[in-house]
Amino acid sequence: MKKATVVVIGGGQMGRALVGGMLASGFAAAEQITIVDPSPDSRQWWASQHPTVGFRDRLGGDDAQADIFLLAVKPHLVPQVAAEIAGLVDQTKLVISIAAGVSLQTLCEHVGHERVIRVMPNTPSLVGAGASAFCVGPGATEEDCRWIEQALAGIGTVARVAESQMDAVTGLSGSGPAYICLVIEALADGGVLAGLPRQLAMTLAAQTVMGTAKMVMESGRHPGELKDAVASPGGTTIAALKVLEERGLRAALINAVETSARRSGELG
Ligand SMILES: NC(=O)C1=CN([C@@H]2O[C@H](COP(=O)(O)OP(=O)(O)OC[C@H]3O[C@@H](n4cnc5c(N)ncnc54)[C@H](O)[C@@H]3O)[C@@H](O)[C@H]2O)C=CC1
Ligand SMILES: O=C(O)[C@@H]1CCC=N1
Repeated sequence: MKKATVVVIGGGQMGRALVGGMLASGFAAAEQITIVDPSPDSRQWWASQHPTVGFRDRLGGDDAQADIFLLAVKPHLVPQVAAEIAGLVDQTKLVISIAAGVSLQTLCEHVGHERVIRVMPNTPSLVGAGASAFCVGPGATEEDCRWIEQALAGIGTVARVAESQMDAVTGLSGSGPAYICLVIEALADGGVLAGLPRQLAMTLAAQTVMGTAKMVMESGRHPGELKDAVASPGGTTIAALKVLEERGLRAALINAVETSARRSGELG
């Protein structure tokens, strides 16, 4: 289904990251994609950034020809949008949702069939460095699974998981870019406090986060071991690590992931 046509319903932050990533990776061409979004701001963004991608204010008869419907609206809008799709097409169409917390069962109920897939992507998909997980409904075919796996593999890492793990994925990698941006911003603030110009501080902070993540992934070594390699006896790093332990950074991050995961369950 590599050349499948896709209607993306909701062209906001995540719709932009996913479609932008799929176009940049070459997985999809602009003419395979139509965005449906009632927002004038959204229309303007798509016209300026991806003028060759189709754009409509609302679902219409032409969209019934599409092979795949990808729901990228807020979770509370999923029932309404899924019902609109159900009124337009039959079971030959694959329906994919990226909405946090919305279960496969809820999707099936509103779309009227079981050929559905639930995905939790994240915003770094836009730059080909996403982390996504997906689970599939009982009516999804092997070809559907291959399509979503290839689409997501082109924009980062992808894992197929049990639906019971989707809230945890949301708490970790779905929400995670926000935690890391907060860390980068705070590290840069620390650099400014210590006397660096803002732009240099931001570059050093972001590169340090990216380089460390790359080292963890490519070396296969435990992060604790890599941390130990930075901390010289009696040196600067161990003094700073003591502050982070005293202020509870580990517990704060663990609680953040757990709280986001719980909230994902509530949204459903
Ligand atoms: N932002 C993120 O990092 C992530 C978001 N998600 C999920 O993606 C979904 C979308 O989130 P965002 O992109 O952040 O929200 P957003 O608010 O940026 O985008 C939603 C878009 O839907 C449009 N919209 C509203 N009603 C519509 C309708 N009836 N038909 C078509 N479009 C409509 C809005 O105009 C807006 O452009 C949510 O369900 C969220 O849980 C999942 C993973 C990460
Ligand atoms: O904040 C949210 O609800 C969405 C889901 C994961 C990331 N953003």
